[in-house]
Amino acid sequence: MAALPFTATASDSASTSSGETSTKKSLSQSDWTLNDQGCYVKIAEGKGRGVYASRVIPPQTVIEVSPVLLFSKSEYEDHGRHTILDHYTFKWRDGRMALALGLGSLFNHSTHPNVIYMLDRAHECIKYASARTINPDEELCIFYGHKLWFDPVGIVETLEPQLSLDQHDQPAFFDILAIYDEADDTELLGSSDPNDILESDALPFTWKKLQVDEEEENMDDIRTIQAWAVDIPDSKHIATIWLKRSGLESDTLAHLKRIRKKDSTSTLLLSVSPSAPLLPANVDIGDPYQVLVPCNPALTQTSLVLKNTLWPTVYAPRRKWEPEKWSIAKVRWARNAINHILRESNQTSGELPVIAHVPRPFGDEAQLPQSFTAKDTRISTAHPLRHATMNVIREIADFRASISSSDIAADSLMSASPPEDSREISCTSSNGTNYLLTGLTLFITHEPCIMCSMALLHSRVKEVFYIIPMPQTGGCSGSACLPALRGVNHRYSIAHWQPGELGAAPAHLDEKIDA
Ligand SMILES: C[S@@+](CC[C@H](N)C(=O)[O-])C[C@H]1O[C@@H](n2cnc3c(N)ncnc32)[C@H](O)[C@@H]1O
Repeated sequence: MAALPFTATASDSASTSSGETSTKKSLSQSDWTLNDQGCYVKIAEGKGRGVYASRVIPPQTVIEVSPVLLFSKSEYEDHGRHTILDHYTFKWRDGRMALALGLGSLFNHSTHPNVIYMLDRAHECIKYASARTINPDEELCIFYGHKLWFDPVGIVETLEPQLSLDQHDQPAFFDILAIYDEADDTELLGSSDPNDILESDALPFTWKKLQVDEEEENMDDIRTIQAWAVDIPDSKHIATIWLKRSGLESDTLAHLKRIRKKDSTSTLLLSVSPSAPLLPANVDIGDPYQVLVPCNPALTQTSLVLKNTLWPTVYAPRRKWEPEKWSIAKVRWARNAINHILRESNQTSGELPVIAHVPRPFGDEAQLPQSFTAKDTRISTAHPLRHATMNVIREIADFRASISSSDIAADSLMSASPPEDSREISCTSSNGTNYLLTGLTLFITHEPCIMCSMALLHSRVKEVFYIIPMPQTGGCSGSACLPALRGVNHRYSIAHWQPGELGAAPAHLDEKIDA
């Protein structure tokens, strides 16, 4: 205590916690600092003490590591919460209450924090890091959550009429925005081998079961689409490179065999394009014509027999949209994505706090060269369709469009002069890549609305993870479940990230607002 340039008495502490300035000696900026990053403490007007930077702190710099003092739940209930500690402690994840030592308890609150923090349960400490560049003499603030026990000053309250309180939260504590590190993961997941597969009840999210009656075991139930086909009198044409790469609207037709043989005629499936595909003039075949083909693979043997009468169909008893097994490494990948949207939703000044994020796919990074994140911009653009999901899909579309035109030309279904060289074929699109989100996962703070859920379906997204359900407007099980609708030609998996996994959820939206 003697080394500190001020004297803190019990009464001093009580008054500063309510925002008054009452320390005995000067706490104004001086040439001393309190930690390695050069932070110092001074009075922040109307807030009591605050932590300040004495020099530039680059983004993602660890500013402070504060050990915590832990109180059992009963000890805290019986004693702590009746004292000044109630202004400083917060919920540790196992129900205990924690007091950060060092500078950790002196960061004031802001809705636009420049500091984020991570709970390190293994080492019983909290790490504080800069969220962006912090300038000399700038106050360092964290985000306490949405339920404050004091009147905040210095807060630019942005348009947040959509905020509502989470009734499950306890008032008067920091609603910590927990960002877990690996040690935490290991403890949570009970294993350190990243390849271990987790049981479904050990996952930090729950899959929504799609209520789909998909058996299609009566001819009347089989859903069909019109596709273009062409009869090939001479089977040698089938071997030509050009015909091999035709009919590549593959995600729509991938569940069907390419060739149907009936009597002596072979028929080649081409596409589901609105107009007849162009056939090369130099190949001696007839005109394309339309046939009705099944929309989906056969899930049962009965359905297979029926569907084969229309067109030879793939037998795929496992539903395509059923979730896969998840390893610890994959859960870490997902948790990183969740942490990312949580952080970003904290920085949505003036916009609805909805963030959508499509990371590079786990184990198949080559499929997407970078990840994409978008926020909701309907307030700033005064455009009602600029939802976060629509924005992220659009970003990916723009990115794909920016890929070299030669690749696109190579991918076109019916090029006027088909390549004869197999090296050219190697750069054509692989199965399903004509769609924007094939094989990709969307992480989003709030359950997407019906419009966005449909856009995700059209984009052929693989799975959607959301944190906050939107029971009145959600299209992923809230008010409707788009991928479970009869008649849609794609389904995706839906998972709800368990709120208990998070120290704090992102800001709630009014349930009537589309996310
Ligand atoms: C964890 S303490 C932060 C350090 C505190 N300022 C001090 O001097 O000890 C939390 C208290 O700081 C004050 N505080 C934090 N952020 C504030 C803000 N934006 N506006 C007003 N008071 C704030 C409140 O009195 C709150 O109870």
